Amino acid sequence: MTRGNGEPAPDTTRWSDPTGPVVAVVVLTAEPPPAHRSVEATRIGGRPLLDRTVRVLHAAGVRRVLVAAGRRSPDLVAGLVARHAPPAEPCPPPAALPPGRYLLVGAGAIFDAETVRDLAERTGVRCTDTTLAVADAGTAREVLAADAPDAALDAVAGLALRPAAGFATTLAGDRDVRRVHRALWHRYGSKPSDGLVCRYLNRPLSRPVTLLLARTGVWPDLLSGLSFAVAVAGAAVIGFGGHWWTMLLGGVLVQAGNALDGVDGEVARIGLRTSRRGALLDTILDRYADLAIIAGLVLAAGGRPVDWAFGFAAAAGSLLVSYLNVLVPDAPRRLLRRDVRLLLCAVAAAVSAPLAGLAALAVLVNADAARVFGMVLRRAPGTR
Ligand SMILES: Nc1ccn([C@@H]2O[C@H](COP(=O)(O)OP(=O)(O)OP(=O)(O)O)[C@@H](O)[C@H]2O)c(=O)n1
Ligand SMILES: O=P([O-])([O-])O[C@@H]1[C@@H](O)[C@H](O)[C@@H](O)[C@H](O)[C@@H]1O
Repeated sequence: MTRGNGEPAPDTTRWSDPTGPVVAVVVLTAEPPPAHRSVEATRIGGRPLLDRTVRVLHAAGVRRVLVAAGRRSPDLVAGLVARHAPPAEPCPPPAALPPGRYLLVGAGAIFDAETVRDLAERTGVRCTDTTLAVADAGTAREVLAADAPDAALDAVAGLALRPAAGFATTLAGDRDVRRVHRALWHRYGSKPSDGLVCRYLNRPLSRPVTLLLARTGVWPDLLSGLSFAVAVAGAAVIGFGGHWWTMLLGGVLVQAGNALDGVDGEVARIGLRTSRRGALLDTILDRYADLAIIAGLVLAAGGRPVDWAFGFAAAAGSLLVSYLNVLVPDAPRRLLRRDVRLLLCAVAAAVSAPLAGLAALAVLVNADAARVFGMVLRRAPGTR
């Protein structure tokens, strides 16, 4: 998994140490108190926690994942492991664990692959934050044979994680799910590439929606469609409304679509559901919505040739800026990303100044495209 964006990294690094490959053992908690859900029945990002744990361990390069349930029913483990796409197996009886190094993982541990890799680099180091511990077979046997293996694991975990070591926390019970989702949002909600409008306006607006939806396991592609629908509804209200208040409403809808544009990615990253197909769908729908909003402003301005001329320039420049963002991802100060462009359109609609908005957008996006093109031309030959 890559820091910051939550996407699984290609499974190229296999985690091993000089004594051989490390086997991870997920240690299920003791029987939960009556009226409480067991940790393994909890869903994080809409995905069963155990399923998430197994996926992250595999993404980190751990070859074998065993699930141990202490004195609880072996059928429970058999049922839990049977469902896993990245495979997990029931743990053999503690006495039968062969020599080697074991990564002991508390069932309530929520972490990313980077945390596991960091632990791997520092083999022998334990961490309390996530009840993850690297142990030899003797310690692993003792933990698994204990009456309450989760408490025994807590006792062997000793040192705290370094802050740079990836995401790690522990679900302290079934009432703790909200805190964990908030922590996951802080880790994976925003992206390093976020612009100012995205960071300080859109993400704070999308955060509560994401926290509400992430737990449901809703399909991120559906959320891409929702943000598209809201933006296009805004475009239609702007284009066909004909009153100052419809312009205001249209502006609000466009900005709502702008903020909702982040929800699909946030939900996908929190639930480990990012996909290339989703990223492509998001981009394609955004381009159609951008064009619809510009067409709405052209109609609102009166649809004269001058309105269409500025609309055409704004549309071409907007598409060009998005395209150049992909072609020249290292261009500094990407000021006119979609978050800024849509805010400009939303404000122009809200104050009933569609032509001024189109003209400003046309000048700004084309100037920005020219800036990036000029930057590439000035680069040394061979580095373009
Ligand atoms: N249906 C979707 C929508 C998004 N994503 C993921 O989320 C990312 C977009 O995240 P988001 O927070 O929406 O960022 P944006 O503001 O849309 O901008 P950008 O992709 O340029 O960072 C995509 O690249 C993709 O990895 C996804 O998997 N499935
Ligand atoms: O900001 P920009 O580069 O023009 O356009 C962006 C796309 O390239 C990106 O794929 C998508 O996820 C963003 O929501 C935004 O639409």
